[in-house]
Amino acid sequence: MELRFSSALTFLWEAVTVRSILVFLVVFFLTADYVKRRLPKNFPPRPFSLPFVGNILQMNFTEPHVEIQKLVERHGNIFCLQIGSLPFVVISGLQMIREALVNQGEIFAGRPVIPLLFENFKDFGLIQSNGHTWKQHRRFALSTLRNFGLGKKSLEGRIQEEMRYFLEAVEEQRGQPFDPHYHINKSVANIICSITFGDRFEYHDSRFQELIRLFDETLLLELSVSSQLFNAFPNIIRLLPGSHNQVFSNWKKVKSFLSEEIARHREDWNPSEPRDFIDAYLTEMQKSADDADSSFNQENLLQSTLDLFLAGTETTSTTLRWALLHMLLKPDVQEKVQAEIDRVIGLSRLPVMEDRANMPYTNAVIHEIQRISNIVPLNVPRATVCDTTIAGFSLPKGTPISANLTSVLFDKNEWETPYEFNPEHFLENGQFRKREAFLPFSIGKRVCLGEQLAKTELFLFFTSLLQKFEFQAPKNEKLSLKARVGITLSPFPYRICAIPRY
Ligand code: HEM
Repeated sequence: MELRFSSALTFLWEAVTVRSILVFLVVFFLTADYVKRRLPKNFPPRPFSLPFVGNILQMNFTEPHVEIQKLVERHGNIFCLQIGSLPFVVISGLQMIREALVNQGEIFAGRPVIPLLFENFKDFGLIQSNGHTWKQHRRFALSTLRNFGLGKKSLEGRIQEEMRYFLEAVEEQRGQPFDPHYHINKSVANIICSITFGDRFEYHDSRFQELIRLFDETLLLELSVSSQLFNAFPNIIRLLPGSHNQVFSNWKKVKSFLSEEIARHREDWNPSEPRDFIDAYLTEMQKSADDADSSFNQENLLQSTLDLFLAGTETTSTTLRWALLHMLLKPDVQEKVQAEIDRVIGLSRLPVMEDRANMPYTNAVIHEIQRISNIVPLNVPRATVCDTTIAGFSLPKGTPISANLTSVLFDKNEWETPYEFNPEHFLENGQFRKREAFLPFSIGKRVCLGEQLAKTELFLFFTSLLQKFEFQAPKNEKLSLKARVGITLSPFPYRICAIPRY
């Protein structure tokens, strides 16, 4: 009897102990999480968020920008979203975004550490770098792109050269249905190849095809649930299987491809005759070899080259895919663009940039495609580089910021029909009209570095395609304007028929 009593006591003690330890651990972790996620004084308000995960579960991963618009309606133009341990401040509306990115341009010019990006790219290069490295590299890249009489070809010449190959490839489809995705990707990527490597690749080159595939796959995987969880809990998710691991191995392969190209350049580099971006960079490295402050080095060269691909291929190519989709859905708009092309350019020569000034309708259509496609809906994340205040709220140095471009591109106070494709948004008395709320390239110190290049590409590709072909949807195929969420908002795969016009 005594024995039974004592073993019951032991059992009870053990049970209580295990339970107390568990209770202690839960209380400990909840308190630690509460302390970690406690917002600084006078910080923008945060909607109700759960312990550990914050607002992640409230975000709809298939359409985060739509979910954020709903939050803007409820919480106003500035609030905070807890993504795991990162408190992101979301700013919306033209005025607030201008106040932050332009009026306080220097202060909002930082980039935060996003674990998935940091794991792959550290803070090298153009997109993820900060401070001195970013300033040096941005200045260098802008002037190198601007003076692009590098080698013997001008930038426009490089794009026109690519256009000829691209139009040929489209013609080879002989009016039969095809998915334009890879054709567009390859020719847009080839323009970056021409700028960075000095030459284009043949479309059937297997190394080139693999490079394009890697970019395409990785940019979609970067917004997968597993990658987002990695951003929220890097130390735990790193140990688990999931598509974030594929992201790491893909970027490794891309870097090794670029390293080989850089090594090849070093072999026959002639500083007095730079052929491309890599040559110009090698010259810059040599010039600043004795400058202890210089950030021109091998890591930054590799990453800047990768960044030009990363930022310059997917964006333009996605916009062009949206452009063709809208033309299939709006044959009347396509016809009006073609009438303007026939009147201003004719059929006997390729379009040139000078034509744009005489083509207000086509220019308006391209702007409207960019507005409604909203391909970078929440901008590339920014961070404050020192303590500041905005709209009466205090933001400490290093606060991650998301400028909600969607809120401006679809603002009903700025656009007559925000959710309708309407080129009239950019026209006044038949002339092209600039709009302040047209922000697909963002604004401020970190505004898209390739804006001019992108605008040149979009105009030349779009007009050359519509000059030569009439685009029709294949019979009985349904087209959808629903967006696929990756690093950009892109259309779901669709097919087109390109019927030669002459
Ligand atoms: C339709 C095409 C494009 C769109 C919509 C677009 C949009 C953007 C946006 C929204 C940003 C973030 C700006 C910010 O942080 O506020 C950005 C940054 C950037 N873009 Fe583009 N972009 C396009 C094409 C290009 C092209 C062709 C290049 C190639 C040179 C390029 C290079 C860059 C770079 C290097 C950055 C980072 C700039 C920095 O951090 O200082 N982009 N772009």
